[in-house]
Amino acid sequence: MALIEVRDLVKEYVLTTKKTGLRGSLQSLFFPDKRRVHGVDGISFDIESGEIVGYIGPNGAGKSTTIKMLTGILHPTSGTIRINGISPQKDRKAVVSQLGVVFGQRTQLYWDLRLGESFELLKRIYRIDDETFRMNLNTMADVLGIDKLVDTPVRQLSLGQRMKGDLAAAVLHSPSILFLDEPTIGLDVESKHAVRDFIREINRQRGTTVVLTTHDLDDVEQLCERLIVVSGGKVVEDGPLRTIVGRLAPFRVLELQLERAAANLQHSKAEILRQDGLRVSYRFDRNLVTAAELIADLSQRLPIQDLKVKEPDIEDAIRELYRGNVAYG
Ligand SMILES: Nc1ncnc2c1ncn2[C@@H]1O[C@H](COP(=O)(O)OP(=O)(O)OP(=O)(O)O)[C@@H](O)[C@H]1O
Repeated sequence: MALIEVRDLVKEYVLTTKKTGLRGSLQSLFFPDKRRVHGVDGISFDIESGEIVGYIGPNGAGKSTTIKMLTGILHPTSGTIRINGISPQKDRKAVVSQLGVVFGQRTQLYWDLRLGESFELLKRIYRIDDETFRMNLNTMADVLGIDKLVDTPVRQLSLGQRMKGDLAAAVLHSPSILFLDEPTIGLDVESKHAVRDFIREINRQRGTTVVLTTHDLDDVEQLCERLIVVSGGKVVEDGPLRTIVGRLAPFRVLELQLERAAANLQHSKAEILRQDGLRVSYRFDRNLVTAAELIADLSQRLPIQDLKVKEPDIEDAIRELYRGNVAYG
């Protein structure tokens, strides 16, 4: 049994469109114009304990809707969810005790309290025992430097400090799963690093499973071995990050620095992207020729001084996916 099991999950939203004018308003009152929108349209996946999974997709893909159903905030129209074998809809309390949730756009801290007082309040709400609480605060002092912030009122924290506070608050009850929705949104480079270090550490030290929703592709590249990509309420990709990127963006670039000008720069299996004096870049499909073959061929006739091979660009691959330029079988 996987830690998180999602089967054929559907969420329909019912939208009521209002007509204009007095006559329209009256009509809408008695005969509302209802339209159904699929927020999530038949999603299935399994997540194993200890994974860090990027749950990504373009705006309106259905990411937040899924996370809200997984955390028991929303009821699915149909389909099933099991978290450690338990349905969040049937036994929300049992599931919530195993989850930590952070929504980057909102905070669960209390504006009028100091950060440390906010933690104390959460301790009581979640009934966290003294030892677990102390142990977790100590860990968060090491990983996030939270000890320096506990005396500051939450409203005075910078965005980056507040996010550190939110992350610490989310793990005070030692959850086995963390749902993070845009945890790096709006943060400066240093705070983004701190958030990413935290995610790596909590996963490494405690085996916490992390489901990460983000539009920041650096988050994806640095943290996620596996991606679940959703679009239009459906899963369009599910697999290792490198496999997905390799398949969608098979092109690599070989950059050569030549010692002196050479006559025949062409290669039958590579395209010359740029030539700038003694620098030449080739684009090649790694399914047609390997970097080693290309270098071996070219070095027979070109005076190569230095070279660099650039890996496929994750951003290109993800952009293609979001644009819907990829056909799904
Ligand atoms: N409360 C709601 N009422 C009606 N429609 C909704 C509601 N919430 C979401 N939707 C619709 O459901 C679809 C999925 O929205 P959702 O917020 O889950 O997407 P998302 O992938 O999280 O997007 P974003 O990256 O912009 O946060 C969208 O078409 C959205 O307009």
